[in-house]
Order: sequence, then structure tokens, then C-alpha cells
Amino acid sequence: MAGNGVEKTSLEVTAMNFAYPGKPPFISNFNLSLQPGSRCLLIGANGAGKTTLLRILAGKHMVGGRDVVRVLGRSAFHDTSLVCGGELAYLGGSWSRTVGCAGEIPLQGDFSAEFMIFGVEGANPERRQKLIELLDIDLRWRMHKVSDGQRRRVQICMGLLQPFEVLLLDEITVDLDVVARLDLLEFFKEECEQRGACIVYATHIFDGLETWASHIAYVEDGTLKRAQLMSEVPELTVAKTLIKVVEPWLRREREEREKAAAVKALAPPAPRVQQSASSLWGSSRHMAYYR
Ligand SMILES: Nc1ncnc2c1ncn2[C@@H]1O[C@H](COP(=O)(O)OP(=O)(O)OP(=O)(O)O)[C@@H](O)[C@H]1O
Repeated sequence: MAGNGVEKTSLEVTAMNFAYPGKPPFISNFNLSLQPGSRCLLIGANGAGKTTLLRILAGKHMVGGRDVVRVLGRSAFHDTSLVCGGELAYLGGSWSRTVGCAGEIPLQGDFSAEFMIFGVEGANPERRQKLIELLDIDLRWRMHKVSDGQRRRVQICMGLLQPFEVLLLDEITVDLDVVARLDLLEFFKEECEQRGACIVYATHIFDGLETWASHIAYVEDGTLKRAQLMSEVPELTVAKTLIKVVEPWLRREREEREKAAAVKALAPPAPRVQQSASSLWGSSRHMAYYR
């Protein structure tokens, strides 16, 4: 709750449309609202649009006007202080073996984990120490020699040093061992429950998430098919595990895609219409800019 007794919305997406340059509209009329303390799982098949959505929420793409994607009541794209101040954090992608990254700036060379972590300015020493211990990081690790999972731990540590209010996670636990993953999920839960942080987590790994998540959002081809409280997913009371709930959703999707492809293959060829890339891209409803 905000100080004036009115509940503050962490994330608000209203009638959002989006297209990649030269491609037809991908996301149309997307709406989502999350309050502080929410832990929302973002589920969908490969190519459904999870990364695209997270990048839009992170303010990396401009979509429509200032009111379309709001984080903490501010425009995710226009209000750059959200990211600079650490209130809005995005953790996705992975560092390559030979190149480390500070944010999105590649750093070539031999750096220690200590150099990377202590190089983040303004971090609270207690929070930093807690994260180093939680992620079991050896500060002497050389970043170009460590394993994928060890490098991922350093990346996550750096990304969490600022006490975010909205955190967007794109499949970041994929390289972590079971203990590191479970401890990290517990840390995220505490951040939501104790500080009112809000997390959107895109993943294909569902182990342990049945009781971790408060909400689930399921996207199919850029369309939000479901957005509901975990406690209100009727299938979960029967199936018990998330994987058993989501599997039929994804199988139905695949079957429908295959049926549509079969129908298309039988249909006579449509007359060729000359359409330039710019006419697909030129619709202002779907116009987007990138950073
Ligand atoms: N830069 C880009 N330019 C054009 N099309 C893109 C671009 N990035 C992604 N796409 C397309 O957008 C769609 C959604 O991709 P996205 O990466 O958001 O899916 P995803 O749900 O995160 O998939 P995955 O589970 O495989 O990570 C895909 O069809 C992809 O080919």
C-alpha cells in the first residue's frame, strides 16, 4: 500500500500493441496489472513472446504513448530513472565464456568475481554480502575460466545488488544447481513479502513454482491467454504440479498450429498482393522503437 492508503500498482500494461520491424503485428491489445508483492510466472511455448514482453516491460522498446506500459506509475521507456535508480531491474540473457558484461556493455579480458561485484556502485554492503553468500560465490573466481553456472551466479548477484521494486527475470535459473535455484527463489519470495517487490519470471522450468508464484500469465503467439491468481487455476487442484497443468495447454496449442498449417496447405494460393515492409511496419498502432 502507498502512504496515502491507495494501493500502488507495480506494473500496468494497457491496450499494448507491438510489432518487430518489417513484420506483421505480434502483440495486440495486451493488458496486465500487478500489485506490489506479486510473483507472476510468465509461461508460453518457444517463440510465444515472453522475452519480447519482458524487454518491453523493462523499457527497452517504446510502444505507443507514455500510458501504455507503466512501472511504478511511470512510463517504462521514457522514465530512464527507473532503471538508472535500480527500481526496475531486468535479468536475462547470459554472459559468454570469453566476454563479461557490465549491464549490456561487453568487457573483454580476465576479471575476478570480486572486481565485477564490487564494481557496482552504491550497493549496500550487507545486501552484497548476503547475495555473495546466498549464491555461494568465491570472489577469487576468474570470469573467463569459471563454469556457466558460476558465471551466471555472478551475473545474478550483480543484477540484484540494488533493491529493485520491479524485477523481470528471463529464464535466469537455467544454469543453476538445485540448491542455488531454490535458495534464490526463497530470496525472491522474501523480497516480495517483506519489501513489496514485484517479480515477473519467464521460465520453462516449473519445479517448486506451484507454491512460489502468486500469479500466472500464459501467452500464446503474443496473446495473453490467461492471467490469474495461482490459487484460482482450477486445474492445479487436480494435477498438483504445474508441469501437468501447462503441458495440455501447450499440446493443444501445437495441435491447433498443425491443423491450421494443414488447412493452409490445402487452400488454393491467395492472389499475390504487393505489400512493402514499410506498410506492414508503418501502422502507428504497432510502431516501436528500441534501445
Ligand atoms: N529482434 C527480433 N526481430 C524480429 N523478430 C523477433 C525478434 N526477436 C524475437 N522475434 C520473434 O518474436 C517472436 C517471439 O520471440 P520471443 O523471444 O519473445 O519468444 P519467447 O517466448 O521468449 O521464446 P523462448 O521460450 O524460445 O525464449 C518469435 O517469433 C521470434 O522469432
